[in-house]
Amino acid sequence: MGIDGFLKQVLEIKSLEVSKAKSNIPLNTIRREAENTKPAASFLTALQKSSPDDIGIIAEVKKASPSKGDIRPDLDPVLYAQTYTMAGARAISVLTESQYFKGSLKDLEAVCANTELPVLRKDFTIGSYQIYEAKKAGASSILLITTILSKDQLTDYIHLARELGMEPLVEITSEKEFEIAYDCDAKVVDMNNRNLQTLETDLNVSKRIAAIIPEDIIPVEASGISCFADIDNGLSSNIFNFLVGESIVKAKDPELLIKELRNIK
Ligand SMILES: O=C(O)c1ccccc1NCC(=O)[C@H](O)[C@H](O)COP(=O)(O)O
Repeated sequence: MGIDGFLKQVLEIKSLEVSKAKSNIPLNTIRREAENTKPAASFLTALQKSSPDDIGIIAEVKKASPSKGDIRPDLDPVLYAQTYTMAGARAISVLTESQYFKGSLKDLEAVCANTELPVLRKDFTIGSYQIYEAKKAGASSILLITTILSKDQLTDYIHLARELGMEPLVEITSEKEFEIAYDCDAKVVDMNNRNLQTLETDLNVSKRIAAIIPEDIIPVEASGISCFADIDNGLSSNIFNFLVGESIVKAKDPELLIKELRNIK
């Protein structure tokens, strides 16, 4: 499937944003700063702990989205991160894309500075510059989307992230993309239930892909999860880590919802 519609637009905007960022802080400078940033909590170790008795929730700081528009545009990322930490989330995901998700690198830096949990930079990564930015901000992981990268890019970015001490989360939307991610040396894959072209979610996507995931890979189910029944459905496919955004951010009591998703009575 080619890249068009929403993805095409977001990648054009991203490319301009990265060029602008490079003209403020050159690549060599940000690389040196990233290399001098102290190690953050391990994303891989955190996710490896998860099991049916200790469900891993990666709780997302999500102000808005292309599919839903504004969700909570004024949310305080640090307050939410503190709530997620208290609720026993396994990790925190912070959207840094500004145009459609109203996120920023500032949100990422603020969250990283205020939690002991591993933090994922969720964005449309198109080059090494953004990987250095994430490390400099204190992140433990970055999102790499198989659909938008060549095999060479995916391999290079996975290894660069690892060299910087971050285990990347590699997003896939089909069995074919899983084979690509596996060949490129991914260890943690995010099976996205949301179709990036139509923006529709279907929880069967993860169930289907999970059937071919070998034991040496950690699968994460992402998108469209709103209650324990959705989690239970994933558990039956040997998925123990779940990335949840909108339903937590919109919940009256995000701490309670995270505990419900973790099946904590
Ligand atoms: O959320 C969207 O509408 C979206 C559209 C296109 C690309 C990515 C998108 N979201 C980023 C995410 O990966 C989700 O925020 C994450 O999986 C959580 O999903 P949800 O629990 O459904 O908010």
